[in-house]
Amino acid sequence: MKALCTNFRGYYPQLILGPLFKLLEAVLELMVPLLMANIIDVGIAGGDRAYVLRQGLFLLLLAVLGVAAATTCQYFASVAAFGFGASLRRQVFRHILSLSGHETDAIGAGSLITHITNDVNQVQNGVNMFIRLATRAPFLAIGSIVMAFVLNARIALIFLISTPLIVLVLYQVMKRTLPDYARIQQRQETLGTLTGQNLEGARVIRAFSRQENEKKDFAAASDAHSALTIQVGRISAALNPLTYVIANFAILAILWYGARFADRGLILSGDVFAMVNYMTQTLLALIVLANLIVQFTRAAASAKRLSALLATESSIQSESLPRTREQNAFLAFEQVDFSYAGPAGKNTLEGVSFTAEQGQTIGVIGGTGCGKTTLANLILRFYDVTGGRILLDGQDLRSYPLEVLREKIGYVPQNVKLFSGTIRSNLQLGAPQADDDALWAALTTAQARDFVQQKPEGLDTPVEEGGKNFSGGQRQRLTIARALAKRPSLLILDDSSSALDFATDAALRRALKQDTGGMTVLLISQRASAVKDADRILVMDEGRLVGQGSHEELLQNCPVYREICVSQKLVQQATPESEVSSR
Ligand SMILES: Nc1ncnc2c1ncn2[C@@H]1O[C@H](COP(=O)(O)OP(=O)(O)OP(=O)(O)O)[C@@H](O)[C@H]1O
Repeated sequence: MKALCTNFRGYYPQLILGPLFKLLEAVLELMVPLLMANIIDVGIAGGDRAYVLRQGLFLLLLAVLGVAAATTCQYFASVAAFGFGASLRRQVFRHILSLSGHETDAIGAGSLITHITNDVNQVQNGVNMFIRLATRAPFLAIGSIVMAFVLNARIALIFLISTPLIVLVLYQVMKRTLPDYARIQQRQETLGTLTGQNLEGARVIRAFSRQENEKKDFAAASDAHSALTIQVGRISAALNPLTYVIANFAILAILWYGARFADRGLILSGDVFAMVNYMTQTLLALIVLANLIVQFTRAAASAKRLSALLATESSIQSESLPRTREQNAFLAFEQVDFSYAGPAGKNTLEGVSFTAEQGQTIGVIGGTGCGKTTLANLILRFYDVTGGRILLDGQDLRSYPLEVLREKIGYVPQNVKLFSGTIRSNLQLGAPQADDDALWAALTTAQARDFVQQKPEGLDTPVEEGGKNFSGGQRQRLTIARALAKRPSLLILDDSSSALDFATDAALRRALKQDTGGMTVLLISQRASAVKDADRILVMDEGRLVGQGSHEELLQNCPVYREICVSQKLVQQATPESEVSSR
């Protein structure tokens, strides 16, 4: 909670002044029944028009002051709540970005989105409500009872019976509904995740004619959500009639005893009127208080979830090992083991060792799910190795400041991601200083120059969300250009030419070889034709390195590689001795 509270910084005056203005409004409200009583008892009973007029004007003044106080409070509440909310949202966003793959995998993207939207909104509303109502509602409820006692202690005893009864009803309703609010929130989260998945995969769903199934799944989740909401609504709906019945019986009792006491001259009729007003005020204040508790309970649940998220530390810490420099290859994997579930889980990579010298192109090939992308994930320290170590430039990855490490690496992920903005803003993502010449050079190497040149706005061509206004191949080439623009020492291309035709793919590989100079390139692919020209090829199979060497060497001595080449018709089915390469 402490982490959340830091976001109140800068809003302390509003947090104090807001409730004070609301209290002022409540005091003014408590005065109204008294003034009305005076108008009835003195002005109307005595036929004193001037008195009625004066008191009427005074009531008007109270109303104006009340509105001014309420508006001022509302202003302070909005400034503090929305300021707090914006600051909290930024804090949560920064924190999510700092988490490693382990944590984001465990929490899940849908849940993270709910945290930053729904949970932050709930807490923000809680703060708003707190400033506006947390002092006013109890003050009005207690103040009304006190005022009733001031007017007539015997009749005020009715308040002591009716108020606990109203509180009991509110308590029973809340006891039944509060746990359901948490479940409604969870079901809302499920709906959000389903909606997100459907929107993201809309084309796949259509292509596989899965609309009906998806509709059914969504309808089931939506029905479950609305059934629970209706159930809660039904119970809550009992709140008003029940509490009003109690309050109305109390008003009947006030009028009954008030009339009898007034006949005996023990109370003035205006005071009876005031007591009826105080009863109504007590009831309304208690209902507001009940709603407030519901709101606070939801805000507290959200605050707890946000606190837990903010307390989650990234398992990847910058410079977690002391820096030592060793004479070594530019990139070295030494007996690397890795498991997505942590050291206790089943290994995804096992005993992987290889080296890459500066300027070399290393191909990585293997069947789907054999751990190729995992290699890239480890080099970028999205995850840490669970055994062995990885060295870059003679230094264990864990001894680098994370920004320095990632500065050295240009990464082209398997799932192409472009951001809304322009081509220029996308290319400058890792190289904000890169000028137009550097950007065009990167586009040229990435085989993207032609289609960008054809756009009337060139580098300033808008990129829509996710790059959806570009084809798959164009997006892939822009992502490669983005990685090249930062002129990294190590370029990782993860299946980055899968959407390119063979001619463009070949041109891209030629250009990469010519233009990247001293850059080390890790070329991950499932296509043997994409890696066969690499200086060295690593062959992966079920998390293990089952071969490394040149295309020819591997054809001779690595059955897995040969099988891949044969299956892709790069070589004919043959024994190693009689093999004929297509080159
Ligand atoms: N975030 C993750 N959490 C748990 N398991 C994962 C995660 N990412 C990948 N895996 C598992 O690790 C194994 C290796 O996955 P990886 O993505 O490295 O394979 P790959 O060789 O790149 O496959 P492809 O060529 O299909 O992209 C797979 O069995 C996969 O299910």
